[in-house]
Amino acid sequence: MYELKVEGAFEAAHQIKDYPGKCARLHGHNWVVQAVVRGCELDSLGMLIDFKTVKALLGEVLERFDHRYLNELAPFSEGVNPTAEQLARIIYEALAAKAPFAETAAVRLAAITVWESPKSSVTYTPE
Ligand SMILES: Nc1nc2c(c(=O)[nH]1)N=C([C@H](O)[C@H](O)COP(=O)(O)OP(=O)(O)OP(=O)(O)O)CN2
Ligand SMILES: [Zn+2]
Repeated sequence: MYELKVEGAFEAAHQIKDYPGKCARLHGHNWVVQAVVRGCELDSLGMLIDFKTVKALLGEVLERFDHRYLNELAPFSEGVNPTAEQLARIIYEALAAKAPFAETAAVRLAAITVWESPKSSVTYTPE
């Protein structure tokens, strides 16, 4: 089994509605996102999947969040709080829907980790 990890990032503002503290106020983070990909078979180049491919796909997913006020974007505009947990799941689902993850079980998106700060992160893995 090979496990490949790629990181992306975006900058965005948010507020956690009903949070009992300062995070209820508008503030921003430099979000860092890590995708973990697993599989057993290597291609003719000896790669599970090219880092560049995963980086580009992750970049496409993160683009919609970059330099945005997250609470204005769906599904956060519909009452879902833009927590690191919700972001990790939403990013996972968007990336997993892209080829090659959607097309074959040989290269599997295993997890997405979202860091709000260097010391605070959430990892989503589908059960
Ligand atoms: N489980 C979660 N807890 C919190 C989340 C979250 O998404 N999931 N989010 C927040 C706020 O967004 C907050 O901005 C981050 O809080 P915190 O890590 O405390 O960040 P600070 O840099 O402000 O840390 P201090 O130690 O207070 O300086 C809160 N919790
Ligand atoms: Zn925050």
